[in-house]
Amino acid sequence: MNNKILETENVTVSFDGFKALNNLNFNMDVGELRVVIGPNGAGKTTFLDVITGKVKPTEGRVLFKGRNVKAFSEYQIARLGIGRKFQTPRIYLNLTPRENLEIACNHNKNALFTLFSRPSSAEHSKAIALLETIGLTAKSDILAGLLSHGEKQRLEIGMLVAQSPDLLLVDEPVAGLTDEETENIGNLLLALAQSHSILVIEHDMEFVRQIARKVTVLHEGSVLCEGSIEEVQNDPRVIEVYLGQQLVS
Ligand SMILES: Nc1ncnc2c1ncn2[C@@H]1O[C@H](COP(=O)(O)OP(=O)(O)OP(=O)(O)O)[C@@H](O)[C@H]1O
Repeated sequence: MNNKILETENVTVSFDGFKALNNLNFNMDVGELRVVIGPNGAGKTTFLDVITGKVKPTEGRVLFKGRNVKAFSEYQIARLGIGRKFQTPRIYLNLTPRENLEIACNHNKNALFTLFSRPSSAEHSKAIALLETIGLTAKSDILAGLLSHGEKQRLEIGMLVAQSPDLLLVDEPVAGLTDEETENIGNLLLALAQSHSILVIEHDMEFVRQIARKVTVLHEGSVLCEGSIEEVQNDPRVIEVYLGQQLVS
């Protein structure tokens, strides 16, 4: 049986001849929490784009749960079970955290329908449980626009989880956050990792140390190396590509 949630086989993405991804081979197991790092321009965002179908590979294949996603649109891939958290939170600022989560729980209907109908008791209970998970119970009924940046990030992660994805893609969740909020996000991802497969792109090495089990280093669109945080930090190839950048602290 295939226990891989995600595989890329020789994936190349060319933009006018420039290879943002170059023969990329990557895989992660069901239930794994993986962190992908790499210097600026390494191809990290393009990597997420190719997994979600926003960008199609020029060559190679992306397999989700063993299935080639080539023929699927971005929307269809999301419905297959891939949820993506972008760097900037995408939440409804004029609704409360609870309403945001109820809308996300109710992803078969649109936001307007959800607003003008009462949530089912299952949706309501799920939203209440998620508020607890993301640590926003005390703020469940204030406007989401009044939340701090870190709280908004946690809310959006909760909204992703509400859609029950099999794989969560999380792009730089702690950029611009305080140390305390960074730690909160780390603890949240560690808690979610007990029941989800999660791929995190991150620059903040303190945060990577907090959450990482296995780290993949991307460089020039390919995997440079993989291993524990200690292994990759001590790898001379990693030190070389990061020279002049802030990996080793
Ligand atoms: N649509 C595009 N057209 C042309 N070049 C692109 C396009 N998208 C990305 N690139 C190039 O591909 C390379 C990889 O970009 P990507 O954004 O994936 O890197 P990254 O690792 O996410 O970088 P950063 O850490 O700076 O966000 C970069 O050199 C970028 O300029």
